[in-house]
Amino acid sequence: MSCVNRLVLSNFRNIDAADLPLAPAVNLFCGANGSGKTSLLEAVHMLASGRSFRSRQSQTVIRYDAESLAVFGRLTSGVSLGVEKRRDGHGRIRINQAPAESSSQLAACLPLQVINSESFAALDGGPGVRRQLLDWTVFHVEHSFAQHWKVYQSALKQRNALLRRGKIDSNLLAPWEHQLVQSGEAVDTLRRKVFAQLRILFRERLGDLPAAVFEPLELQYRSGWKKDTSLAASLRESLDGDLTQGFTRIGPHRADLRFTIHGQPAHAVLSRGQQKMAVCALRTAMAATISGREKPVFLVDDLPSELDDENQLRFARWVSDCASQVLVTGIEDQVTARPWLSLPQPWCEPKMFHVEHGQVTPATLGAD
Ligand SMILES: Nc1ncnc2c1ncn2[C@@H]1O[C@H](COP(=O)(O)OP(=O)(O)OP(=O)(O)O)[C@@H](O)[C@H]1O
Repeated sequence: MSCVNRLVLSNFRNIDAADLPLAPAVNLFCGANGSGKTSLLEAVHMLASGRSFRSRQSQTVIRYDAESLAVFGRLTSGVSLGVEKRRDGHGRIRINQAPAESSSQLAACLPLQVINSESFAALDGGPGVRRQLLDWTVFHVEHSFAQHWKVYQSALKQRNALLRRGKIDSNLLAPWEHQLVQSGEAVDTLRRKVFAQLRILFRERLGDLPAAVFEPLELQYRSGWKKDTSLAASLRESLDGDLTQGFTRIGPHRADLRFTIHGQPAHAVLSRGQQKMAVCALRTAMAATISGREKPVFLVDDLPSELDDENQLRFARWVSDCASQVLVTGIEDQVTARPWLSLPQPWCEPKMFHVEHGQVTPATLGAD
């Protein structure tokens, strides 16, 4: 179980420098709009993935007058992570001071869950977002998944390149299709296995919510090709259409999770607050699914928005059951701290930081 016990950043958005000793359970960052609270969560996200959750271009994250940004984190596991981004687009990722090969190595050291205004996309966004959520869970539970997925994507790229040329030379297509089927079936098997567990844990959390609304909320997995047909047969069946379109229209790259209520998309039925609770149930169920191996750190941007007191408390309880640590932002100290105070130790002793114009300072709760 890892959490971040020291977070150091420089030239990260409006924060020129910060060196923060974090608490093992709850850390609260409070301050006015634009003070830099979300930037702190963004920095932890960069440490765990090599990228921001707000911007694809790291240049926008580097402090205006600086040439580079750096984030460093020491984990309770003893591992240290470092990410540096330069304005010219270059950067460095280090794990225990040694260069890392890929950002997925960061993700393996520091599993992370983010809940912010973007999280609603799990319900109302495209299938890609939901596929990523499922794959995050599978990646952390089944270590062979990453390799099968990589092989699948490379075979898919080759098949699509042949389709775009409009040639069906079966000798050319066959080796890639063979690889596609082998790796694709493996990806699907692992997804199904992990999904079964995820669905149970998701429904368990829904059981804490008003039954009239949440009892009929269904979560289903769609493999990305015709039910009860093998991937090989489905690929054969779709070849003519694939050739016309110039890409592979079926397969695990089209997998999806469906949230429905009485057959309707959940986002079309649930209120905004109910949607947020469904997303929180899903995110904490994902964390609980992997928690036999690792417990993730939760980053929660502005918990109170859309949630009443009772739901904030439910969420805090779910998090305390499955997370190693949580970093929460809020405007007001008391409101931000309230959901955590009735939980068992150590969750009921949040560490408070005040954020003001990019300056982050430890504060005492109740000493406003
Ligand atoms: N590259 C940058 N260099 C310097 N300042 C930046 C840069 N990018 C954004 N900013 C500023 O840094 C601040 C970042 O604020 P952040 O989004 O972290 O605020 P917040 O405290 O979460 O606010 P809110 O409560 O409104 O969500 C903003 O004031 C923004 O204008």
